[in-house]
Amino acid sequence: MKPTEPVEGGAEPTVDFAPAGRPRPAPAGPSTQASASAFGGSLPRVDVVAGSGIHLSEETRSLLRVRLRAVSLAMSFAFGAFFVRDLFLGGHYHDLFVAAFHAVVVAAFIASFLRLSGSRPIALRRLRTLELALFGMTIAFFLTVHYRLVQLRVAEGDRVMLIATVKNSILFIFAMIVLYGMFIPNTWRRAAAVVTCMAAATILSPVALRLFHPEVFRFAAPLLTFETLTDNVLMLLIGAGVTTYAAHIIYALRVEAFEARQLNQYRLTGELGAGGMGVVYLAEHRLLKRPCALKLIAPDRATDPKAMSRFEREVRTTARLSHPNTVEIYDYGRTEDGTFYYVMELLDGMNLADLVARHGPLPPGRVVFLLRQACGALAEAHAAGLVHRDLKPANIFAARRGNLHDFAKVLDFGLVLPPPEPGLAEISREGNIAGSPQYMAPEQIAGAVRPDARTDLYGLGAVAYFLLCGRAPFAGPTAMSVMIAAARDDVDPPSRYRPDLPPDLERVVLRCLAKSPADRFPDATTLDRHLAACPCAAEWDFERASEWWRAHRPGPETRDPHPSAGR
Ligand SMILES: Nc1ncnc2c1ncn2[C@@H]1O[C@H](COP(=O)(O)OP(=O)(O)OP(=O)(O)O)[C@@H](O)[C@H]1O
Repeated sequence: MKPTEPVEGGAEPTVDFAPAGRPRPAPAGPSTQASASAFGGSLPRVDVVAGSGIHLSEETRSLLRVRLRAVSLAMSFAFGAFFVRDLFLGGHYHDLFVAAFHAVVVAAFIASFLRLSGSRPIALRRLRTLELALFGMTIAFFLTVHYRLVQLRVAEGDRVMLIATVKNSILFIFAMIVLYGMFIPNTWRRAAAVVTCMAAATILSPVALRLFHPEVFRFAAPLLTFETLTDNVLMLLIGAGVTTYAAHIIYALRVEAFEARQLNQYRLTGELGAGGMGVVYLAEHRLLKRPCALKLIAPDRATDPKAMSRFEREVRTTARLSHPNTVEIYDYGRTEDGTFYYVMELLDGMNLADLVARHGPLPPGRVVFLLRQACGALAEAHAAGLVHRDLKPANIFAARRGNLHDFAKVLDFGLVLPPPEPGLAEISREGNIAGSPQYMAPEQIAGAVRPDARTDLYGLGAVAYFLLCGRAPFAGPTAMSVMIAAARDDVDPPSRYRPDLPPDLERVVLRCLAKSPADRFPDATTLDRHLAACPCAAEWDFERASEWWRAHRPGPETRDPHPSAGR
């Protein structure tokens, strides 16, 4: 069946009307499109949740700073000790240039230590530059000393000391390569690039010698046998290789520890979609290996600690709901930086917004079938004193459960931020209104009374309207105009957009959409009874649903479980 009007308002996220002048922060999370193995696609790996607080690069920045500080301190002492020895106790200084270079190296390490000990923040890029400068300078110094000493040994005609000098230099460079790999947090690629440069500079130094000092090269030539050359080259290359591998292991462990700290025992493996409150990820419990959906509340939605603790309470209450048509909450918690998340069962299927967006308005019997199941979920929640407050097509899933299709699952129970306060209803202290305007009951919009079970029945009526007509009951160019229309205007009868709509079902829908809660059904069970009494209720069941899904389920290669996600 095709929509008689363009489909609109289906996947409207919960909106946050910030007061004028206060820009609405961008939703958290990477913008990658959803995909999930449960739906047949290949998964992007989500290493770190953007927007969930400290990012890995942020952690790398502080770690690098600490490590560079430690390296600077250690090197200040090491180079300082050699400097004092050579200057005052009779060491290797044979020319002023090396002495001056040595002094510069010591001074640079001391300056670097002092700068890194300060409290001023330093960007990661600057730290990386400093890292390369310090290690580059050290290697350059070693090579300079090596070069001068080789010249000296040649002048003295001392081949034994020449061999010792070369071995000494190689040992120093080898130590620098290992020090770099162990101390500097790096990906293996970056570690490989830097240590290869260090090794290559040393390996290629005989070439430079041959080009610029052929007489020195001639003197050393008898020593440059295949064996001595391969000894030195292999030693440096093996050092570089082992260091790269060690850097890789250290990095992998760091990432794992970071992820574990971020989301405790959950590993994020893909993104399912983003809504007004945050991002829903495909996740896996590290030990149980059970796939699940993890919703991370956007930090900008969770700044009020009072609202958050009430929200947490509601998640706890929701977790106790056991109706099969309510999405099961497995767990909840906070990331290391305090960002709230909860974990729920992973649903296979499509939310109703996507279903209509993709396949057009639904047959009346199917609408009744889905709504009746939602009524069951609502009845249990209402009896427990929970009001959903944000019923909309995107929050009801037509899921597959075992071999049952069109198994309705109600999502996000009572999880609207901020929750109601007497006299404030859905309007927060900062002047924000939380909710989805096209599905908000007039009393929610007015904020005059505390939403109750009948508020949810209005929401369910608005969802029914959307499922039947492919459009929400009230439309408008802005969210505010939609809310004004919902509070003030009479709704167009759905039969205007859906002429074949059975009148009894239309009456039920319009009664749900009554402006005054008193004119609606008193509770979800009564609504369910009225829906069951519609003759079209007999036109859809699980068997029909299975046939429909078999015919309409896209192939794995084209499957996109949430076409509205990321819209
Ligand atoms: N348990 C789940 N299993 C599979 N997909 C889910 C699950 N929960 C949510 N999704 C999907 O993730 C996407 C984002 O969900 P979310 O609830 O954040 O969006 P929303 O309902 O549009 O926004 P809001 O936060 O405003 O209610 C949607 O496409 C939704 O269908």
